[in-house]
Amino acid sequence: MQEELEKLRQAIDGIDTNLLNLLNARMELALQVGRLKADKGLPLFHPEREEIIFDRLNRLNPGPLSEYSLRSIYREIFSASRILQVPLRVAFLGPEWTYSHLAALSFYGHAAQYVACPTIEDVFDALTKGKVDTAVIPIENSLQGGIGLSMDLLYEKEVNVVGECYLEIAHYLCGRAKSIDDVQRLYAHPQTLEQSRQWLMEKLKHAEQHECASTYGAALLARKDPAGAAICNLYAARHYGLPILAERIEDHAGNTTRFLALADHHNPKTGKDKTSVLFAVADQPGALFSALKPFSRKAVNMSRIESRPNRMMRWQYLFYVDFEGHADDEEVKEALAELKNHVSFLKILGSYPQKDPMHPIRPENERIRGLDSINADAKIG
Ligand SMILES: O=C(O)C(=O)C[C@]1(C(=O)O)C=C[C@@H](O)C=C1
Repeated sequence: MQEELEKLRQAIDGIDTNLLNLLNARMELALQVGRLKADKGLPLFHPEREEIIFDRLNRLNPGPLSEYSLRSIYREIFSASRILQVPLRVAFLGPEWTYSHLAALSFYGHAAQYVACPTIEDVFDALTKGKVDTAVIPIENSLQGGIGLSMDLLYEKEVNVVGECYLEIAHYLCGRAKSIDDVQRLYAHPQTLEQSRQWLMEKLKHAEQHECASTYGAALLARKDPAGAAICNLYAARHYGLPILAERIEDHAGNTTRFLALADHHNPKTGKDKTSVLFAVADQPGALFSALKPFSRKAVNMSRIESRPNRMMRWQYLFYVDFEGHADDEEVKEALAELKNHVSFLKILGSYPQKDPMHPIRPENERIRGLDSINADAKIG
């Protein structure tokens, strides 16, 4: 048995040496691509190229490596090659270990410089003022709908949407109490309380609820209170050294938030893209119907439509529409040209690789740097 194990491990060592050499050869090429792009002043991050590489490998993959693992490995390979070219700076709605942070990590991997911003406005400002290369914002939740402020700022600021991702929202009750029964005070963000309401009614009716401005604030209060608990995600719980008292306390399985990556460049086509636009229509009968007709006539599949009051013009509405296809696809170009004739305002927010909402990223399955080294008990204090 020992001999067989030794032999298998030697074979693994040999493969690892090859992998290391191949990875370095790949990094050398990425460095050369980076130099070429720098000479031409081209953007560093090419999600469409990354998607094409991944799709090709996924089709070739004979297994047993899963698609999920292949994607995680390649996310980090791209991240490592980008940081060799020039470290990518990424703004997100902080603090660290929020869902926005997890979404940003899932877009750009660990080898990027992350900038935690206190508000969504600051995230946009960091990008428009050139302090970062890209920014990640939450845009909609499967239960609660569109995130109004993000939608308003997409209208007001000059940014392009360059990517989307869906992240599963999973809530954990964590704290220093010995059991749920010993929890006297519960700290949580109002949205989190709302998403776990039923579970809390059944299991934690006895605890006083304290609303906090952020999950970070909730975790800090729970850390100081031996009879307190906070609701947060698994990574925040581990990061702030809070033992888990109950797992997955959200009322609805499959609660998912969609995030967008923003930058100042446009993405070329990948063959499986989505485009986001927003427009305003005249206040007259059939105006919205006429605006949407070109999509139906050109068989362009719409995946979302949502309206928001226009903050600049009282009692006027903006319509946010997502549809399948790239702004450079012929039928999309034609639909957009027709749409222009029926709207009083049109903004093309961007085309980007389309992700499957039914297969969101599950943060529990992601390995996030530094987590394993955190000893939950050691950090309490
Ligand atoms: O093809 C490029 O433009 C590269 O910079 C190389 C590479 C890669 O590692 O394959 C790295 C970063 C880009 O986002 C896409 C691909």
